Amino acid sequence: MRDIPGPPPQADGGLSAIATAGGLHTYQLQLHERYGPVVRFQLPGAQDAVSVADPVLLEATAAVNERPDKLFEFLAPLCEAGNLQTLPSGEHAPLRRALLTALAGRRSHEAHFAGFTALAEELAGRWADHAAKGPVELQQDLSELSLRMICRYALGGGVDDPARVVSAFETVLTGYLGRLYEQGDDLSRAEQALAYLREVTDGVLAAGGSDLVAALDRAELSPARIRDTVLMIMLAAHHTTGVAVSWTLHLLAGHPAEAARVAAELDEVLGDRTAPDYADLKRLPHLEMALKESMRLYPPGPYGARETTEDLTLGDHHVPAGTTIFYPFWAVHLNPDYWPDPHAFVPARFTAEAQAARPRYAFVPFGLGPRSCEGASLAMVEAELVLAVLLKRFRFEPVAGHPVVPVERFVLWADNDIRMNLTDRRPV
Ligand code: HEM
Repeated sequence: MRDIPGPPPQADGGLSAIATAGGLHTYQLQLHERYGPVVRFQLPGAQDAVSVADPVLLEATAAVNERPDKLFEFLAPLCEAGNLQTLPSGEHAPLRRALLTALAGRRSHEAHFAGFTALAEELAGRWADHAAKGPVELQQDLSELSLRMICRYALGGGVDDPARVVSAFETVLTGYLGRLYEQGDDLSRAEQALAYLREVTDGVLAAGGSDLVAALDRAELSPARIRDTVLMIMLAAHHTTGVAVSWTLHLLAGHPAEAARVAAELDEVLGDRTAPDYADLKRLPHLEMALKESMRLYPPGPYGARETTEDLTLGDHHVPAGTTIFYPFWAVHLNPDYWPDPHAFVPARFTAEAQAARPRYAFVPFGLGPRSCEGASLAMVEAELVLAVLLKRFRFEPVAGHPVVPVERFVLWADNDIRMNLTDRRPV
């Protein structure tokens, strides 16, 4: 470990270094620029973490199947039967299998596609009514839409007040995450919000008829673990997908030539239709490339972490068992060795040929290995559908004077949301 380069340890556990850099991401970029692709550094919850920003070196970590307890402790209060993020691999494996059965089946995506489309069109209708009155707020509305979708898709029920649920998750995460960063210790708002989320979860469970709950039952998970999983899926599915779509709309609005390419593709494939069929998604490569390029530049989940259970070799470095491996997904996406002019928005980086020419883990918006995102394929279907419906119908124009500033709050939000003025693309 001592041979791994990194800054000298600080008495405050690295907090001030992160703050001075302007946040964890900027700190990561600075560390890797200065010390190379493998860096030892301090992080709240991990005194001696090793960050790996090279996709080829990431290969050596891809089989690691444990997460460090301390780093994810802030999520423990959300679970009643053991923190789902840090379950030992033996307990995690049956849960992962059940989740993939319910979330990753193509047939199931196809079967729910009409329901997803109805929800996306309902939002488009509301935005059309609102457009004359002023700008819309993308992240708020799109996170609510994703929440509605996951509740109908996997959880068997609707959700009465999605705005309140989205805001309750926000309060819970900022409350408990703040504790990790020693900011504020009054958890009463977070506790109240969590109590409300548990009520909503119980309501969703009582509605019954959920493919996901059926799969969790078949895996013989305890009732408490099933409840925890439903809550965690509501959390994991809504704001991630909501911000992925929002960042894509933001980037396309700032790149009119790319937006025109996507709009022309939609006009050609959809004709007069307002939404794609499931099979149409394959015929929208420019839309998919724009989404991937947006998740490269603004990965909704910018970090991950693992704990090694055996010694590892990372390039020239020896990493002993028990080490926290930090995954700076965002910095990996900006690694100039694999992404020339890394900050530029260039969807053509994701043609099939260009993707095949890059190492597998150069693009990791859903993480990697046995703890990667179980909702990845579902998220792609949802995001592409929503983008297709919205970009077929509207032209998006950023609100002048409203800055769009990324802020790391569990997922990668834009501070104060992303505001857009909409105009109808359809002929009147
Ligand atoms: C664009 C949307 C999404 C993005 C970018 C995203 C990203 C991620 C990332 C980066 C992780 C951590 C992976 C790692 O540690 O290697 C993760 C975990 C997870 N995600 Fe997603 N996610 C998205 C949507 C969803 C959806 C729709 C669901 C469920 C329906 C979901 C369920 C989960 C679950 C359950 C985990 C925990 C994985 C585990 O510990 O086994 N995610 N996601």
